[in-house]
Amino acid sequence: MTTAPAAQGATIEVRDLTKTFGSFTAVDQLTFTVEPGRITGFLGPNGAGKTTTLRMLLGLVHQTSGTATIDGRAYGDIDHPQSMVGSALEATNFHPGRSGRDHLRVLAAAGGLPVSRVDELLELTGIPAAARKRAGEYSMGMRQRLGLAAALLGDPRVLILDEPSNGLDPEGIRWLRGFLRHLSSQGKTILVSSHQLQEVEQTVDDVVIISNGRLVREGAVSDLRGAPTTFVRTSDPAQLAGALRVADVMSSPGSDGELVVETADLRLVGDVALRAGLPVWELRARKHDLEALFFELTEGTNRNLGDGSSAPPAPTERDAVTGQEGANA
Ligand SMILES: Nc1ncnc2c1ncn2[C@@H]1O[C@H](COP(=O)(O)OP(=O)(O)OP(=O)(O)O)[C@@H](O)[C@H]1O
Repeated sequence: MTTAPAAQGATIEVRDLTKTFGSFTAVDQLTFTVEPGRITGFLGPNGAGKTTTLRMLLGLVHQTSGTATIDGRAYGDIDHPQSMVGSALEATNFHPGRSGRDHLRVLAAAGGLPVSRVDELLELTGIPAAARKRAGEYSMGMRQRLGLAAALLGDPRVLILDEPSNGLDPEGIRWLRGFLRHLSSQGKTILVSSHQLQEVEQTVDDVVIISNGRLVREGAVSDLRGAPTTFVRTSDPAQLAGALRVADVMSSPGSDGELVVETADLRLVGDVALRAGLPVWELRARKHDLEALFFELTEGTNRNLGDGSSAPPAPTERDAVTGQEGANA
């Protein structure tokens, strides 16, 4: 941002949050924290309860029980919500006949923000050329960028984005990654939902993974990846283990005679083996298969594809407190 000095982010706290629709529990005793200055991925398969959680956080849906706060307050109690939190939820609707610029102008006026902010945001989100075009003619990727521009109008401390890379091409995804990184380096709190860990793996610092409305994992992506590990196969694993220990590298016997070495440095392991006069029959780094881990954690829990017994009721009404979505202007 080129305007005021960057505001510090604010912590998002979700505590025992529950939402039921009739007898169906969409969000179940969910507890997690999102820290400022970090990008947090809010992950789970389709129907896991991500959007419902975000809608509760933004005061668009009443929770059945529990709390969801931003900087210690429920959304409805925040004094100047536009400068505290900006959001772009899925299925954000823009008036199709209104240009991108006019859409942002209306939101800026409603929020008492200077109109100069509109062109600044159009520029920042890479859609200045589309400013005069009717939003109804926007591609999905352009709509995403317009939604992001709307969310950022008030230079909020917290940014909540539902599936922001949907409809973006690879170049757009790369741009979004850099853009979010820039915003988080200013100290903003960024929460980004996705149903694919792989999609946000490179973007996020932390993850909150939910399944069936419940928390299954919370923490840094680096922790999910686990410690770096190398597998090596040789004629005398015990001798190689001893030689590695001398080089300050720990190892333990793995399956099928291989040695599991606590390093990602393949070259070091090869050099130690060479010095010990041992043949290297196989040497490979453990692949960090986050995609597999994600499936393992959330396996078979896409409730939208349920067998009928655990399927939710048809969402007849969205139970919205306000009909408004998008920038929360
Ligand atoms: N108003 C409603 N009435 C009944 N059921 C609802 C309502 N809103 C959501 N649900 C159900 O609650 C569950 C969670 O939905 P939600 O949209 O929060 O999931 P999600 O994780 O965002 O999924 P997706 O990745 O598909 O967007 C789904 O099974 C959904 O059908």
